[in-house]
Amino acid sequence: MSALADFQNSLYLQGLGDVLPSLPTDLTKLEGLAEGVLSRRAFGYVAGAAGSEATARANRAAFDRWRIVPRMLRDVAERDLSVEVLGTAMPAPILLAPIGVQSLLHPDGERAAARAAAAEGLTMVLSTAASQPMEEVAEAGGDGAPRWYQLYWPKDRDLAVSFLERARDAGCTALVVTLDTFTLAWRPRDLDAGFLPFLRGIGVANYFSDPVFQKAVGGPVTDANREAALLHWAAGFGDPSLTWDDLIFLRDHWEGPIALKGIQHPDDARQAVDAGMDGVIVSNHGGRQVDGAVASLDALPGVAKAVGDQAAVLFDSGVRTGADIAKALALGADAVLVGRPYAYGLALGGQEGVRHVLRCLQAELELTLALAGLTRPGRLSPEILSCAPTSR
Ligand SMILES: Cc1cc2nc3c(=O)[nH]c(=O)nc-3n(C[C@H](O)[C@H](O)[C@H](O)COP(=O)(O)O)c2cc1C
Ligand SMILES: CCCCCCC(=O)C(=O)O
Repeated sequence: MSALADFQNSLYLQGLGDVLPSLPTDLTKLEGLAEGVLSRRAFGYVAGAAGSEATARANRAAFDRWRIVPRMLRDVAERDLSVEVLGTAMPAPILLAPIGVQSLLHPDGERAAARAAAAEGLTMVLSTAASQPMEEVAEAGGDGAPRWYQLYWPKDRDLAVSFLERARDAGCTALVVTLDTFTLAWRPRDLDAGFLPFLRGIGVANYFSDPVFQKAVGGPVTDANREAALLHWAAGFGDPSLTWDDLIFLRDHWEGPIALKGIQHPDDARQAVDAGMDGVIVSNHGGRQVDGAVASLDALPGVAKAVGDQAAVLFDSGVRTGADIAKALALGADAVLVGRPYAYGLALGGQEGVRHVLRCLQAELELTLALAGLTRPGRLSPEILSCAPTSR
């Protein structure tokens, strides 16, 4: 029996002794519970999305339009979820999406998420906008834990190079470059609450700890230059003038694989491949950037077709269940990134809350595959899906 089936059995066995899981195994319930333990501002920042939040809703609705058509009598006794993506061996095709400002959710912040990811052997993507410096997050995960680095490409090229060198030294083996957030979108929940974590010093740890940033603000950040440092951060966070031609700069300063996050159009995916990128991440940032943007799952098949086998295709935005992961893999993803569910796990239970989320997703994916007649994620294809009628 696999370790994941063991996890399912352990829940039933604990139930015999009236020991029930402290968090629900239906992860869609986490958001409502997290609302109960977070401040209104913190919850609004995490759960919120751009504009009317239509794209955030569309991300979920798109999953519901696809239905799995299980096949029988296919010998699914031996199952294996492992994959290799961008040179990283993964026990399951699931990564922790880069999520900044995690100390909003729990005092242990990113360090707790890193420990949970390491315990499961899953890859965490460390955010530039973390509330703890990347070196501390990497240390919490431990030597040998798989980790990638997500870059918010700042205006100051020297700062970008410094981030990349620090990420390499912290053991990050692949680079994720987020393209869809060179500036914050119109986010009404945060605007109405007058709340931006960064201006309150949450999510700027990688900047404040950086020698290039410190030089620019006249030395280490103290009470005396803190306001100036925050203004400097705000002025240089993103560079809206970047074009495809700038990607060569990243190639020159990062030796490992590079994936572009925020790809939604097949032509952009082709351009990424033509620019020598190793992967694309189909994502609309969990609906947090362009309100009215295409649901991420609806963008996936076109991007996967455009890329073919020339680069890795990863996916995020809206993943909440193992069945969602199976659908994304069937529609062309090599692996998925999970965002808010683990953030809510962190809010509700710290490191163990994140681990609960990761174990549930892996176990549910494995069971979904097996009960659908499949033993490995690589065997998933669109033939396992049917598109549900819209009026139900
Ligand atoms: C609170 C929060 C912070 C985020 N921070 C980052 C970040 O620092 N870098 C990044 O590339 N994406 C960031 N994202 C987007 C996620 O990486 C991911 O694209 C998104 O959460 C996926 O959608 P989901 O939450 O529906 O799973 C953030 C998302 C949330 C909810
Ligand atoms: C100034 C923009 C910072 C955004 C960093 C966090 C993030 O990606 C988010 O969605 O929130």
